[in-house]
Amino acid sequence: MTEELAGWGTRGTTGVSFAATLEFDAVDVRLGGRAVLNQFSLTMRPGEIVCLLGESGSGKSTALRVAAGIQPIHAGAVRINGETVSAPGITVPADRRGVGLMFQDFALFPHLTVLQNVLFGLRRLGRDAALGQARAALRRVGLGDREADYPHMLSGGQQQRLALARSVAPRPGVLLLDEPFSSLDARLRETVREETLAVLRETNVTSLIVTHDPEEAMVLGDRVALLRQGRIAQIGTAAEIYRNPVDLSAARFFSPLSEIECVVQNEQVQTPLGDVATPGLIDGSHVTIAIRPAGGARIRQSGPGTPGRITSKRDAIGEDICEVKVAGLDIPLGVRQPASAALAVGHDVFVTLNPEHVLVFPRV
Ligand SMILES: Nc1ncnc2c1ncn2[C@@H]1O[C@H](COP(=O)(O)OP(=O)(O)OP(=O)(O)O)[C@@H](O)[C@H]1O
Repeated sequence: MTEELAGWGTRGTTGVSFAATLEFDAVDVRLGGRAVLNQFSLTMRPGEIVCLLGESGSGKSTALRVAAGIQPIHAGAVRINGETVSAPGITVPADRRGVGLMFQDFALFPHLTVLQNVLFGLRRLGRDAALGQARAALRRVGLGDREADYPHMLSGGQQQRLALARSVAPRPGVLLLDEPFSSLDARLRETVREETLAVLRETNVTSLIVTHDPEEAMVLGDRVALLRQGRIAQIGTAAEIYRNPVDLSAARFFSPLSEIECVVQNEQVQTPLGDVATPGLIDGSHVTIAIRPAGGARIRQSGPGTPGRITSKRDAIGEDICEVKVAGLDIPLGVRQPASAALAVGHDVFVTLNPEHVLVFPRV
């Protein structure tokens, strides 16, 4: 079956007919004597977008380089559409895997025009087909009238869009994106992110995106994979891993937390902010209660609630970011809620917890 999508041309024109499956099967990579990927496993469905999230050094870029065929592996296998492309001693080169790459610095060729940059990836097509496909891709990203310009004549956002057009024009089965928005300023990043997501959806390419920004991962990914020391600590939809982080350090990755150490009694703990249920935990267990600034607690001018005092307040477009001193808490509680002119530093307030956004972790 062939398909025409919004002027992108027919799939299969560079040898890859459909969005591919990408599978890492217990992959080990050792570099400089240490395990950078350690039994790393991940299976992506055709057309799925997965964001790899993790601390610096957790192995995100290495996983991408493995998928690209740039980094050999020491154990396990990588399969694309069921075909082994990496195994110990075997590394099918990048240009024979049907994968596209997009890097944070965009890696545009400065001496080639906008059009020539896109044509570069379409060398295997006939001249007319390549031109048609390159121009369709440029039109799709809003650069149809810039084809004769050189990359340095484009803004940062336009360069990103050119890099995107170049990487999707050959219709790869898998697209690998390494921090694709990190060189853009915050204002531009959100718009470009939305545009990129629309293009990825339209082309239905299986996309693995590396980022260290949790919000970005949650906005973009069908699933988010949290990488820790070379293996996946948790994978799920954004909602799943935000609501049920596997442990305290996974929870800390998604937002700052106010943490209270407690001991369970009668399936609950007593905190200075009120009781919190701890179903299933036995009496005497030590737990950490973690309260997220956004949604975990609410402050109001009047009761009910635990009395506290606002010790700092910052305005973030439409939101107040407050710190509230509460008797019995060593560190002020962080609260982020819709802006209210009625709340100011020094005001006495009342704090209530929202159990849905309060997390309970057994201490290990
Ligand atoms: N060629 C190499 N030789 C030795 N160690 C390496 C080599 N390449 C990477 N590493 C190490 O492997 C670990 C993982 O690197 P990788 O670039 O995959 O991490 P990352 O999660 O992408 O980090 P960042 O977010 O900082 O880019 C790091 O500790 C890094 O120092």
